[in-house]
Amino acid sequence: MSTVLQADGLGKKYGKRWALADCTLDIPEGRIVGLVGPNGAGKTTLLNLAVGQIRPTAGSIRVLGGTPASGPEQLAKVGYVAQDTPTYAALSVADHLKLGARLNPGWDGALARERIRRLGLDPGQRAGKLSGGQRAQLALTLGIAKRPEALILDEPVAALDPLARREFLQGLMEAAAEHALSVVLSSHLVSDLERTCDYLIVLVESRVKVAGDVDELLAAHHRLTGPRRDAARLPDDQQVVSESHTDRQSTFVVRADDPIHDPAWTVGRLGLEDLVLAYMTPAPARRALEAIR
Ligand SMILES: Nc1ncnc2c1ncn2[C@@H]1O[C@H](COP(=O)(O)OP(=O)(O)OP(=O)(O)O)[C@@H](O)[C@H]1O
Repeated sequence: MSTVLQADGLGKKYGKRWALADCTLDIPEGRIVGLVGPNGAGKTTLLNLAVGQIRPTAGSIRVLGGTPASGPEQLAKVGYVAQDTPTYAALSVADHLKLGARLNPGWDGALARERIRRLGLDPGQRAGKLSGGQRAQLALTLGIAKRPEALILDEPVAALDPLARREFLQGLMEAAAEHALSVVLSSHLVSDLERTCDYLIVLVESRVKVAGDVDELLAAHHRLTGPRRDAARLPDDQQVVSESHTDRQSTFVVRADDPIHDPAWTVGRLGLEDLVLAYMTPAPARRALEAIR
């Protein structure tokens, strides 16, 4: 199967600090990939490595089989909407489309114009006078009309209100389906990704905590609630993701491929948000919480 993004031991260091470390990924093409993690987790670093804006300190990364930014062909295959959906404030919407046409060999002018018309954007309006949501839609239009095979977006909806977020993500999903695009988008809010993504990467403190097909991940994770028990007493095939305890009761989120039949546990399924939160909860905070209890 072809991969959109393949990383092997990938790392990026700034000074003495690893912004991204030991990152190994193998993401199939044709997916909408959600990259989620708290502020400073390393999301932008991973995306910048994927588009070749920065070079790895360790390991390797390939996007659609090629080295990021290795030449015009690779640049044409990958679209990038950077954080804060950058546009040129003094240029009009129409100027942006002209610029897109000049810079991108595969530019689809009809697609860009049609999308601008459908969005109700005035071609003569300067980008600096657009609302945040309109600017984000303009940046998405530029990314799609380039007709890339993969579109990478760094927190594209961070500044938008809930309605604009939904409209933006809806437009993105439609474009992905229509043009058989692979999409990778980052967010620190899992609620943004819940309806949009079918593949998930959770990045915390520079490391990939979990990555995989959303349905498979949801099927493989369970919440166990029952009489207090030490994590060390769980079977080896149940990988503890998070745990919390009261005097009498324990709650675990575990990853296990097989169904859990231990009658001591009430076994529940997790939603995507719970799953992400379980991976994001830092162990020291968990221990502190336990100490308070
Ligand atoms: N150019 C740089 N120089 C030094 N440190 C950097 C640089 N870029 C990023 N970092 C550091 O690397 C870490 C990861 O940053 P990154 O921007 O990748 O995180 P992020 O997950 O995208 O965060 P956010 O959600 O806040 O955008 C942070 O600690 C950040 O301070």
